Amino acid sequence: MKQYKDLISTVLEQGSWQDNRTGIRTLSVPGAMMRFDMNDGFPAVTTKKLAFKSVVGELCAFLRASRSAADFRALGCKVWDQNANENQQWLANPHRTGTDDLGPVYGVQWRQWPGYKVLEAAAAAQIADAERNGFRQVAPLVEDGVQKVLMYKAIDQLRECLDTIVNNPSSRRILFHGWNPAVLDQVALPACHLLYQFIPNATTREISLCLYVRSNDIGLGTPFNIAEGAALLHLVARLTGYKPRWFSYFIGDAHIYENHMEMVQEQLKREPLPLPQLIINSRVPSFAETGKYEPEWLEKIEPSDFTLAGYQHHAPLTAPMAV
Ligand SMILES: Nc1nc(=O)c2c([nH]1)NC[C@@H]1CN(c3ccc(C(=O)N[C@@H](CCC(=O)O)C(=O)O)cc3)CN21
Ligand SMILES: O=c1ccn([C@H]2C[C@H](O)[C@@H](COP(=O)(O)O)O2)c(=O)[nH]1
Repeated sequence: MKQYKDLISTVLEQGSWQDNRTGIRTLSVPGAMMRFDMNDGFPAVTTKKLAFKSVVGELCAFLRASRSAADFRALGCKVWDQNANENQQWLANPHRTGTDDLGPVYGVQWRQWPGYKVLEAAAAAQIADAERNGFRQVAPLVEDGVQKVLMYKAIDQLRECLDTIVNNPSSRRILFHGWNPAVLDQVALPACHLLYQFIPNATTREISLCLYVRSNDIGLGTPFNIAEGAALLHLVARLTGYKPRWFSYFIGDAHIYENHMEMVQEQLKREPLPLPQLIINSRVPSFAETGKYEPEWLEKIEPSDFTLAGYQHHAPLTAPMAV
């Protein structure tokens, strides 16, 4: 994970101090990128200990469209507790349904993006086409004196990505989005990792992932988000019959919080260690071996189905999370 050390160095050398909503200043760089070749091993940081169980717990919670920090905890991930229960602005938000609620965060958008259409009531062919695509009529309405119908569908963006990887791998439109402008006022934290694009190559049978993260906490969030994206790439590859290859990771606001300086500087003194391998339990079917497409494993997979083999790391380091 030389890439992670290089990112830290870039921000320390080129960053400028910035204020933000948390009250803890950051040293920030606008725009950064890292690329990982899965053939080199699984991109777990080695210059400190990665909380891998927590990473795969979070991933499973996202895959199940969870919106409660209690569900994340039940899967072994505690990192959402403070966002759910300690942020004053969120505690005062009328959309918060109670203790541990996060609102319709990541997984809800990945698996159940609320999709609406307003069509003219007279446009029978358009309404029928929408119904064939899974939309249903929810209410009549009048707009500018014209009779219309409101239609709704919860869009499973991730499932549609897998379907397209299997049925139309040359598509350059295989992506899912976490940034839903219609719900930004209803969530504990607007999505940070928000655009996932899969790029399968039907000739080499390799699949790659490009991920865009709008705002990234390099001390705590980045190692977590890299491992999570890479684990998702491995899972999608298994379920669609591909071999995971490139993982390109793009950051908008790349920042180090001022109370994380010691944690990152200590890592610059440490030599990166050889990367581990990610093992996904053989009970999770490989499409390449069975020839049977079983995307329901997106929901069925458990955190214990993911293990890191040969993970060597330096001593753990931690620091407070800005809420
Ligand atoms: N300020 C901030 N930074 C983040 O990275 C972040 C948020 N907020 N809010 C939501 C999620 C939660 N994520 C987090 C939060 C905390 C850790 C963290 O503290 N990690 C510890 C150990 C965690 C554990 O043992 O479960 C670490 O030392 O890596 C990691 C990712 C990423 N996100
Ligand atoms: O997956 C995540 C979630 C959050 N973060 C970090 C990035 C920022 O430091 C904060 C979010 O604050 P905003 O003011 O909404 O940008 O959390 C992360 O790195 N990874």
